Amino acid sequence: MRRFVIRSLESAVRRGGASGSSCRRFSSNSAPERKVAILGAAGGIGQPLSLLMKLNPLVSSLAIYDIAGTPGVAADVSHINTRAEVAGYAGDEQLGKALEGSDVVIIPAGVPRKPGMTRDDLFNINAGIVKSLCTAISKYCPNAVVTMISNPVNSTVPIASEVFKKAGTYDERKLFGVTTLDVVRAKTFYAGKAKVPVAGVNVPVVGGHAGITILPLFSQATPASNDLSDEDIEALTKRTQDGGTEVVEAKAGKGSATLSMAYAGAIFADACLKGLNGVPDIVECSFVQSSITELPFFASKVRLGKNGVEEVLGLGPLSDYEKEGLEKLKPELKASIEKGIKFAQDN
Ligand SMILES: NC(=O)c1ccc[n+]([C@@H]2O[C@H](COP(=O)([O-])OP(=O)(O)OC[C@H]3O[C@@H](n4cnc5c(N)ncnc54)[C@H](O)[C@@H]3O)[C@@H](O)[C@H]2O)c1
Ligand SMILES: O=C(O)C[C@H](O)C(=O)O
Repeated sequence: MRRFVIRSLESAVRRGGASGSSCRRFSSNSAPERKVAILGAAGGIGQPLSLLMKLNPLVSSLAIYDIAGTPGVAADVSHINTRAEVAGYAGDEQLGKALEGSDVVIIPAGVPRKPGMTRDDLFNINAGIVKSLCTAISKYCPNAVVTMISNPVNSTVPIASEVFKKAGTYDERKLFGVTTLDVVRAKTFYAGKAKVPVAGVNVPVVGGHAGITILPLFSQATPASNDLSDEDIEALTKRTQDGGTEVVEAKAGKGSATLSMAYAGAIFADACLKGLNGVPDIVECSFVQSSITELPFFASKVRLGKNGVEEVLGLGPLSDYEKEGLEKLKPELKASIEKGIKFAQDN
């Protein structure tokens, strides 16, 4: 299911695109037409994400938008012989064209962390960016599925919801905070510790996307491992919660996770596209409007469908350690949600 990139490359080779036997553009794709717009596409995440979305055979049109730098990215990516037609857009005046007709909008626009910062330290700059982009979305593609990467996700998603509410376009089924990178990390770290092949591993991650609000449910990890001690689970939990900081520190001032985030963002966008296309049983973790706890937004497994969220799935049975983590995360997550809502209501 997660092998769309490889499948796409293989199918390009089969159709002669890479072997040189045919120079025709591919037109015979049975998947419906789907437009994806990436806002912040010239950045550290945006560029590799543009590449991965260009490789996705479910995408027929790819709009690459940033405040600057997009003509180069678009020209570069457009030479790849896959289905999606690529167009680059730069600056406010081209945002409407970039968004018009979009089925999925992916937002990695905004500043990343430097060592010593929390994600919440990005709020002052990124809140305004997200607000203005979401205002444009409600005008130019109010029915699009919106996947929010910009941090702090725990606040930017509530901001987006308020902007859409004000514009009268809010559909809670179509707004997602992307927490897939937490799942990607939890799977990788668990596989390493449990010594199982990573390809078959699944680990739900719930809560939010910052520090202790990231709650991996290793008690539900598959395949189950009996070899992990309580200390191992605690260490795995902490490493997943601090995964972003691990990358920020390793990059030493040159930003945060970009490549693994582009991968995670592409996985999540692919799941949304499959849902829109009616593929059954597409389940991913995401930070969405939710009533499974007392908090109005919460990350958990969600079933994706033709209208976005089809079902927000419950938490399932939790270990005592996870129950404790759940209670501990609630005050911080609540405050971040309220901060986002207040910002959008006041501005
Ligand atoms: N959700 C997650 O798991 C996750 C993971 C990694 C990073 N992030 C977040 O993603 C964001 C982007 O990270 P990055 O490393 O790509 O940063 P970056 O600085 O490399 O790129 C950000 C891009 O956004 C663009 N931008 C700024 N304002 C814009 C606007 N109004 N419209 C369109 N584009 C605009 C910039 O020009 C830049 O190209 C950060 O907030 C970061 O914290 C989230
Ligand atoms: O840690 C960050 O600031 C970026 C992102 O949220 C991550 O989890 O890598």
